[in-house]
Amino acid sequence: MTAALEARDLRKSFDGQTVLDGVNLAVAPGESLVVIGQSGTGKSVLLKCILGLEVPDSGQTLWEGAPLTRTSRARFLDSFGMLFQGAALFDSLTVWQNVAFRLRKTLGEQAARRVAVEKLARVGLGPEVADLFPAALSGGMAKRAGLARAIAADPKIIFFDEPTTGLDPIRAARINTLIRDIVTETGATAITITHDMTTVRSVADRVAMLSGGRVHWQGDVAQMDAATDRHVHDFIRGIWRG
Ligand SMILES: Nc1ncnc2c1ncn2[C@@H]1O[C@H](COP(=O)(O)OP(=O)(O)OP(=O)(O)O)[C@@H](O)[C@H]1O
Repeated sequence: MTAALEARDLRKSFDGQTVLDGVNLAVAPGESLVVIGQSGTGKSVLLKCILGLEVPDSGQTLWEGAPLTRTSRARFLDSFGMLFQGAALFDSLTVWQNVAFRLRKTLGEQAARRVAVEKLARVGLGPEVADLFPAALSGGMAKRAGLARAIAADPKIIFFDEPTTGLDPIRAARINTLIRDIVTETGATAITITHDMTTVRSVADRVAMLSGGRVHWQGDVAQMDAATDRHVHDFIRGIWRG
C-alpha cells in the first residue's frame, strides 16, 4: 500500500551537529503513528522538515507516493491539520474565528461560524465558548479549541505536537481520548510527537523511536512494552542510567 506520508533518508545538521542522520519513516493511510525519543533527538526538526519549515540537507518527503515539490506542498498544506504544542491560538481573534481560520475565506463568515461551532461541540466545548477570546480559556479548553481548529477543514492528515503538555492528568486523558476517537471516526492519518507515555498508549497504532538521528525502533504498543532494546526499555519506564 502506498504510504500517506513517507520520510526518505532525511538528513539535517546545524553548525556541524548532525540531528537527522538518515530518517526513514512511513505512515499508512488512516494510521496513527507516534514518534517518541529523548529531548533533543530531533523530533521537532523531523516534523519541521516534513512540513517544509526547515529544509533538509538531503532526503525527501513523499506524500501519497510522490515527492513533495513546491506546488504539491501547497496542496499538502491545505489538506493537513495541526495541533500545536501551546495550542497557539491567535489572541486577537475569538475562539470561533480561530477554529474557522482557514475556512472564513472559502465559506464566508456565517457558514464558517457554523462549522466552528460544530467542531467545538465535537471537542466538548459549547456554543457559549465561540465568542470568547483565547485569554478567557483555561489551558485544557485552549487545547480543545486548538484541536477543533486542527480538524476544522476535515484534514486527511493531522499532526499533534506534544498534545498534552501543560495539562493535568485528567485533562490530558480527555485530550488523548478525543484524539483517538477523532482519528478513528475521520479516518485521518495522524502523526503525534510526544514524551507522554499515556498519549502513546492511548493514540498509537504504531510507535517509532528516534535515537542517534535515526528511527532506532518501531512497533506497536504491545511490542514496545515487550521490547528488550535498551533504549526503548529505559525510555518507556523512565530509567536513567547516568
Ligand atoms: N534552528 C536550529 N538551529 C540550530 N540548532 C537547532 C535548530 N533547531 C533544532 N536545533 C537542534 O537540534 C536538536 C534537536 O532539536 P529538536 O527540537 O528537534 O529536539 P526534540 O526531540 O523535538 O526535543 P524536545 O523533546 O525537547 O522538544 C537540538 O540539539 C537543537 O538544539
